[in-house]
Amino acid sequence: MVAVSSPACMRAKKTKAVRIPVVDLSLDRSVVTEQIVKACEEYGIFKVINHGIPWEVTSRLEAEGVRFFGKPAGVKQRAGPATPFGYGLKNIGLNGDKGELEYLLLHTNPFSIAERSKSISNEPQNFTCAANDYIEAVKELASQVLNLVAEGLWIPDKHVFSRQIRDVQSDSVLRFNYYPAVNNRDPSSKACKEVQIGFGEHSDPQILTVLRSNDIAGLEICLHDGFWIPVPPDPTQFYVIIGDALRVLTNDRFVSVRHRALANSTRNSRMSMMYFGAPPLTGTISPLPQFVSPQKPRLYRPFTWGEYKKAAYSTRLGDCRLDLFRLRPSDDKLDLLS
Ligand SMILES: C=C1C[C@]23C[C@@]1(O)CC[C@H]2[C@@]12CC[C@H](O)[C@@](C)(C(=O)O1)[C@H]2[C@@H]3C(=O)O
Ligand SMILES: O=C(O)CCC(=O)C(=O)O
Ligand SMILES: [Fe+2]
Repeated sequence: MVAVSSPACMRAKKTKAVRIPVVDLSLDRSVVTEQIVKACEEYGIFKVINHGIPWEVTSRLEAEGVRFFGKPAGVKQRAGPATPFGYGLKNIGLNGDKGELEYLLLHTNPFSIAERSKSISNEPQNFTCAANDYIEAVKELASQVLNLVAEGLWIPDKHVFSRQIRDVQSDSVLRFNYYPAVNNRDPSSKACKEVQIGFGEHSDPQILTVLRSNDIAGLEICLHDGFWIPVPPDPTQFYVIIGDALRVLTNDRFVSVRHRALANSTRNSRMSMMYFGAPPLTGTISPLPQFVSPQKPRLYRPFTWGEYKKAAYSTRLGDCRLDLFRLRPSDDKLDLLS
């Protein structure tokens, strides 16, 4: 059994309206860098507009996703089970987490995409091409954002974060989540009264996530006060979510925001597409020297992305995995002496 804490949000039910930061990438660079850093410190999520990703790139992959999830159950199952890659239904990860969703989890390596596409599509070349084009586009966007982050933090090496996700060995993944519409015409039905958890509360383990969904609501974030804040859907734009790895690299200056997805829509199914930008398995995650001082001691021991991924897959979705790598004050004194 792993010793990890259970977060306050898990118990919170309250919802409140808060405006999620919006960053316009066409504005002056100094304005953009400042806005991004502030959003990463206070929210751990922001929307990017004027991102430069052609609509055609997004809509082509969306059409592939809609086509796949529209297939009969038996056909979809040929792309599964998700262990962890492939098609999954209701089971999230390997440790018994459940959610009201179907999904496709794919490694972004082009060889892996080409291989997987054979069980996903009747025209695998079309799926492969749409997925590779989308991955390239969102990787570019993620790299651009990470370079702006480095600039906003006055780090001399502007590519210190983006280099990790651009590496050919990067362990980045692409995920489609599909939340079927709820049929609750009976007002006394359970589904009508309760929030249905599509994807339970968690923080993303990677450096950063680029999320896009159709126009159905469902994503919520949880800030320190325990309130759930709905994230309005915007099919033409992207949300950037800070992951645990970037939180560690900044020694907790940035928040890796806890979030979840509800599956309560009666109007239509919700589909989201996420790119999770990760380092290579051997990539080191350790607070950068810029963020460590006698006033702000190092909060984590160095570890590799491979180690963190292993920890992620041996914990439950809602667990605070970073606890396993956090230094105690006594460790910190030892660290200063060494
Ligand atoms: C329950 C789990 C699913 C997950 C691996 C884990 O053991 C804990 C982290 C989960 C998560 C959340 C963000 C991403 O969706 C994901 C792909 C990831 O890297 O970490 C999932 C994992 C998964 O679904 O395989
Ligand atoms: O589907 C969504 O909108 C969010 C899902 C999510 O947070 C995840 O897959 O990590
Ligand atoms: Fe997530």
